[in-house]
Amino acid sequence: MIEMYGVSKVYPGGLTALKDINLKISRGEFVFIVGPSGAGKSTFIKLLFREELPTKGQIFFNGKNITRMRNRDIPFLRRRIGIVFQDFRLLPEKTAYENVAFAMEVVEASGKEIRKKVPQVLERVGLSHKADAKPSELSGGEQQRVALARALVNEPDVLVADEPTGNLDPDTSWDIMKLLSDINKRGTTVVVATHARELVNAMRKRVLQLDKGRLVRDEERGVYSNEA
Ligand SMILES: Nc1ncnc2c1ncn2[C@@H]1O[C@H](COP(=O)(O)OP(=O)(O)OP(=O)(O)O)[C@@H](O)[C@H]1O
Repeated sequence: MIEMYGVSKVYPGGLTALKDINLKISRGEFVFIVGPSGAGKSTFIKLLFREELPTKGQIFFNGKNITRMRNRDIPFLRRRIGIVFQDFRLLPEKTAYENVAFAMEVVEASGKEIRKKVPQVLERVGLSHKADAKPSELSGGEQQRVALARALVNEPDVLVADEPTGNLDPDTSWDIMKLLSDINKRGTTVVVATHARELVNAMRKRVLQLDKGRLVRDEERGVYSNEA
């Protein structure tokens, strides 16, 4: 589903954020991206949804070379990728329901589809009872559930999360990670960049470790770090 060949990213100013990354992520996988601050995790994620272009190398998504994609085709790529961030990025004046509905409005879904899908996806993230609450009336964990619902509502092929538990307490982080695991079990490919050592160690999923922009470990059923 995702393939990278010789991918490097050098930011203007000369900083090398990623260096010669080669990897494949198959449909249905659950993958953690780990590594110290500045290792290149966020850059990796930005390349996936073409927020950034690589300086070198090729990236394929569902067999399509997204580094060569025309600008007008980028919305189609982004429709196939659901994204959540550490800071939730909800629209503050809209309710939970409206935040999720908005993601369908921008892809021009019909009113009928929206009225059907939004309650379903809110139910799936366990938030039906908070549909009418605004982000300021929700806990951090609940806001992240809304963000997950928004990311899922257009049925993406892959869900990408950049530090999804970075602003949450340990218990809430667990709930969100379990939810990501459930989403994966129902068929969505999941890619999570994280610093959450305990969660990574407990879940035993594939771990890609970045260090100074290099892919230094790619391990099935891996742990956060192999160092003592
Ligand atoms: N737009 C940019 N312009 C210049 N340098 C950048 C830019 N974005 C990131 N960098 C640099 O690239 C390197 C990798 O950054 P990145 O955000 O990918 O790391 P990260 O692993 O996600 O870190 P963290 O865990 O702190 O979020 C860092 O040294 C960062 O300062």
